[in-house]
Amino acid sequence: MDVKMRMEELIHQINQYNEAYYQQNESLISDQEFDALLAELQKLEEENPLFALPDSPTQRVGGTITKQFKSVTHRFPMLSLGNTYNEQDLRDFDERVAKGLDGEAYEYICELKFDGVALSFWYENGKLIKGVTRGDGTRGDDITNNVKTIKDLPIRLNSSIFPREFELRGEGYMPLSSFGAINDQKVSRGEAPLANPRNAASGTFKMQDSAEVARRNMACYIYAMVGNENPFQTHEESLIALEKAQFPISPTWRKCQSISEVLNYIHEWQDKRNELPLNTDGIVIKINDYAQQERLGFTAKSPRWAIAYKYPSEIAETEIESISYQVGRTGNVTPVANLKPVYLAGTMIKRASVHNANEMDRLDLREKDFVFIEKGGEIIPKITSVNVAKRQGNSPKFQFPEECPACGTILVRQEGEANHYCLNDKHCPPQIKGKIEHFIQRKALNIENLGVETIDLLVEKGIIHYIADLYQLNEGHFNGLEGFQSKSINNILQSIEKSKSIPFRQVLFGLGIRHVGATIAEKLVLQFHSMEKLKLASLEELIAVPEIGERIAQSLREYLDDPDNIEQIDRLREAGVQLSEEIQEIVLEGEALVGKSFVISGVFKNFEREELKDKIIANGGKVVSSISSKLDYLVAGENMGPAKLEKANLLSIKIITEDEFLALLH
Ligand SMILES: NC(=O)c1ccc[n+]([C@@H]2O[C@H](COP(=O)([O-])OP(=O)(O)OC[C@H]3O[C@@H](n4cnc5c(N)ncnc54)[C@H](O)[C@@H]3O)[C@@H](O)[C@H]2O)c1
Ligand SMILES: [Zn+2]
Repeated sequence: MDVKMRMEELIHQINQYNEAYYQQNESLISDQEFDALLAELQKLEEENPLFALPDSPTQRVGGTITKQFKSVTHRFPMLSLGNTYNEQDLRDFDERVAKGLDGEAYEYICELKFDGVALSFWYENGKLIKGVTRGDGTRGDDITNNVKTIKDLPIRLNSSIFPREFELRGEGYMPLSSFGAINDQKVSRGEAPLANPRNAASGTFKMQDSAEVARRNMACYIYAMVGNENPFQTHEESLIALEKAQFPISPTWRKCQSISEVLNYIHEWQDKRNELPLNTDGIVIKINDYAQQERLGFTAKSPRWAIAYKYPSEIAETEIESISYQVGRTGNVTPVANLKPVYLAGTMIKRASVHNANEMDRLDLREKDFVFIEKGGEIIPKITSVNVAKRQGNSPKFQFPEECPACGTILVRQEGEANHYCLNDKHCPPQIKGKIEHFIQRKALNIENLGVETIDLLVEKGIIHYIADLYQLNEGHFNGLEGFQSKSINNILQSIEKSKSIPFRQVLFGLGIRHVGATIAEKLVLQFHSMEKLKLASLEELIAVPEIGERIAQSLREYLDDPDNIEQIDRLREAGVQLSEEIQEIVLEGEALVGKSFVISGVFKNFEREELKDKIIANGGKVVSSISSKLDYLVAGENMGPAKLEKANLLSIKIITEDEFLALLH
């Protein structure tokens, strides 16, 4: 795959995970997998700065503000932390620090990395006046009322050493005891349990009802003080003073004189951290001296004077009860192990994915085996190995079925493929449903208001079968179906109508042709522009398209040579769905701005902000959202924010007017 495409794909994936994580409080993959994707993107951007997008997830904090709360602009941005899972990176970090400080002596403070949500606490005249979430790092949600339910957090200070105005940063969390109690209650009421304490904390702090937040016994640990008149010289001094003033400071921190002392700390806490009253996912290493912190500075997203080390994911052992086989949209059959429930990293696990027959063979899974499972995603973990020592005698091996568990068709495994497939794609119920679900998703035809249950129902009743059937739906089809008011029917029909203007590339992706993902669909449209031309493309012509290999080309040809598929495509055309589109690759207007980065602020005479952005990109430049020492230019319009101006001046960034910007182009 070409680098640019891989970068786009990564950005797309990461954005989706971020959205689920920060907006829905849901983890679709493990943090470790997520961090690996982000690290890959970061590396590619460093190697290919021309392709690096201004709003890349490597350049900004992942969260957002919500509409439910008043938003507050942070006086000091709330950043993220660089992280790593390996010790060598810590040694490299240490070397960078040593270099950055020109051989001056330095100390570290190690703390545990508490797994909750970042909060900012504003104090004025000895009183807590605000509690704010991190949000997008620049602005957060004002959740003062919820923050005030934290019992350990002093609302009034009786100490005179703190300045009139200051801010504390800390982690709000749900103690494991509250998490357990809430879940016991939920389960006994037949409700779904909360997935894990982190996501629960993030959801709870954003509740509208503070009384409910109070019932959940939330807690916090303070881990930093910020402000213009910080009376302390070091982080250590601030921790000691805050503790004296009754702030909740975890007693687990330690001062370390060298990176090897840091590594000792990491090893010591590896297991011991499981005895703490909250989840932790690693440790944070910070330079102790504030003046040195300042000299090391920040990147767009995180401080250069701190780094997080994250412990690799946790493992649990349990017994297999059975294996179920699930049929996917393309007919692929996936084995899923049903497990004796076990607690793993704060979640009760009942099922684990085994991926495919190869994986079953590799694990040599036998009935009643004890297996080790690891958190892949928060949703479904994976089996990593079998505890062979516990195997009894010669228990029978699990056999991959020969027939489709849904429709009974003999399964096929093509050469070079790991998966078994049910080829009865037109009549196997899970495939029919899966194809329609794929077609309506946001990245495809974006048909809102039509949920999975509705599709299941419509398919089961024989009302729809092919995707094109959606465009024949009318109110009458819902007659006699339970739970549909005319308003909801109307909404469904309207979003189906709206999908007729979705561009062809999304339609092509929505058809669900095997191996044709969103990016490949776009490449195809770029080359062929319409379904008519695509239909005429030979295998060789398809393979000639960048990124399209033999496997994809063959799968396309197979799909397009099937008269049934062509009939459905014709029906889509008749319904008015887009089957052609003119798109062109971005062509640079000029190269005057190559390698230069810009922040845009304020209002402009000649441009809308978006136009200015486009202009910069069209001339090879990069637009970033926040000011760092690496920034080349701040383009200042009317009414630009004073905070930005101040920061740019502080970092001696070149500030240019709109006219000066235009002059750069020539
Ligand atoms: N699984 C997913 O789908 C998914 C999606 C998005 C993000 N994530 C995870 O979220 C994290 C990214 O979020 P992030 O930007 O908040 O970075 P981060 O959580 O790795 O690090 C920054 C945060 O650490 C917290 N922290 C805890 N203890 C601290 C201490 N002692 N000192 C200072 N800070 C401390 C603070 O809240 C701070 O905001 C990554 O670890 C990533 O794995 C996962
Ligand atoms: Zn089948």
